[in-house]
Amino acid sequence: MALLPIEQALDHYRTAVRALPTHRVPLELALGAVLAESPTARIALPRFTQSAVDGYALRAEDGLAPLALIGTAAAGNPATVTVGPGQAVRILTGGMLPDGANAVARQEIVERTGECIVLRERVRPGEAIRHEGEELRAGTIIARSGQRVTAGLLAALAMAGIDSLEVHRRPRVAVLVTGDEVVRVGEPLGPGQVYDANGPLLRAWFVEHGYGEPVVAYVRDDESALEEAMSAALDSADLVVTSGGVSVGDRDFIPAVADRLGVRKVFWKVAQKPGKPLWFGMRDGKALLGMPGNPAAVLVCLAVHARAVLARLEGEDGTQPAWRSGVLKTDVEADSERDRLLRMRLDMVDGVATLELLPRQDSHMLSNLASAHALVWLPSRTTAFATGERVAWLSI
Ligand SMILES: Nc1nc2c(c(=O)[nH]1)N[C@H]1C(S)=C(S)[C@@H](COP(=O)(O)OP(=O)(O)OC[C@H]3O[C@@H](n4cnc5c(N)ncnc54)[C@H](O)[C@@H]3O)O[C@H]1N2
Ligand code: MOO
Repeated sequence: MALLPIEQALDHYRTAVRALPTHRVPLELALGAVLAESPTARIALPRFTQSAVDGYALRAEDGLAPLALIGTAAAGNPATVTVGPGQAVRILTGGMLPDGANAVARQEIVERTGECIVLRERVRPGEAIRHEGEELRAGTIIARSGQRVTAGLLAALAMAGIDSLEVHRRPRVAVLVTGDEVVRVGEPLGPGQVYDANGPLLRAWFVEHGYGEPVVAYVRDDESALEEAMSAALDSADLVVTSGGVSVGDRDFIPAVADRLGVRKVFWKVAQKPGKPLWFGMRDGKALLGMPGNPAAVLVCLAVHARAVLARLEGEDGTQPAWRSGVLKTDVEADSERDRLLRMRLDMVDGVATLELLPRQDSHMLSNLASAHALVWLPSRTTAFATGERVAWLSI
């Protein structure tokens, strides 16, 4: 069977996967979710004209003449006086500019004697003042539908008085780890058995990317046990990820069981190394990614494929490019049939992201992840990639 190019797999996610319904949540619960509205500022920012420094509010035209202090304006405690000719008000950063004043002299240029001040240098009208509405008017769109809410955006929305947001529901994720040989770490290993890497990898990846704890189940290489577990997973989750049993071996039951449960196959087998046997299907808006058992294949399928499916489920607009650009530090062998996805070390050299191939790249190996920062995408071709060549990478 012909292998599907990665780009076409990504196209399939765009056409097959629909965004989950939206709901309104309090601002603080929106972190990591994708906006389903374009929120607008409820208030102008700054909301009032204020001082940018600790100093004295005055009339710039008074120049270097002695000024009488007639009050204090601190942040949150406005002065109740009006500044007239020959007068000034002590003002602190963020304090509301009192009526009559048109500039602030920072305290470093002021000589103060009791309740009288003299400026050592003149100030311009408007100096050290933050004007009402200079950043945003009330009603300005702050962020767009389809954007993900980050910590910084959340704070910007709070500043503008937005206390709730319409966002897409976060996807619920279920993980099925298959294989008779798989034993959870800490338990004794029998002959031919291996410690489970994929359960910890999948769980930690979803938690690390803000999806919370997935439901994780372990399934024997038994068709009816798998059918029961997959059916329960499809009932409870929006995205089901399986590991193992998706190749052509006698116990590779994932495609057949998914088919029996009514999951519509969209594709099977991608031109990528590792991760070739990846299986993808949909049932009633729910996505199933059948990932191979080899742990490095799972890592690649998470970084490239699960990420793309999740972005679609969450209604992300795709304007944030996931892939970045860098240059290779060494020559790297190409593969003539499959795109290579390689774990590399990333260093900034003279402002350029420089990518160094790490050893131990096989799909059953993970130990180089202690030094890997980037997953580098090398398209299939017959000639090797040369030092200095520009390539695309994702952070991992
Ligand atoms: N005749 C062919 N054989 C294979 C092909 C092929 O095209 N023709 N493809 C190979 C490729 S590429 C891959 S990748 C694997 C994928 O096989 P499966 O998805 O069926 O995975 P398993 O056979 O169940 O396991 C593969 C490998 O990974 C180990 N494993 C499984 N689960 C875990 C786990 N949770 N933690 C750690 N390690 C795990 C398992 O023991 C196997 O060594 O198929 C090739 N074969
Ligand atoms: O596609 Mo497999 O993950 O190369 O070994």
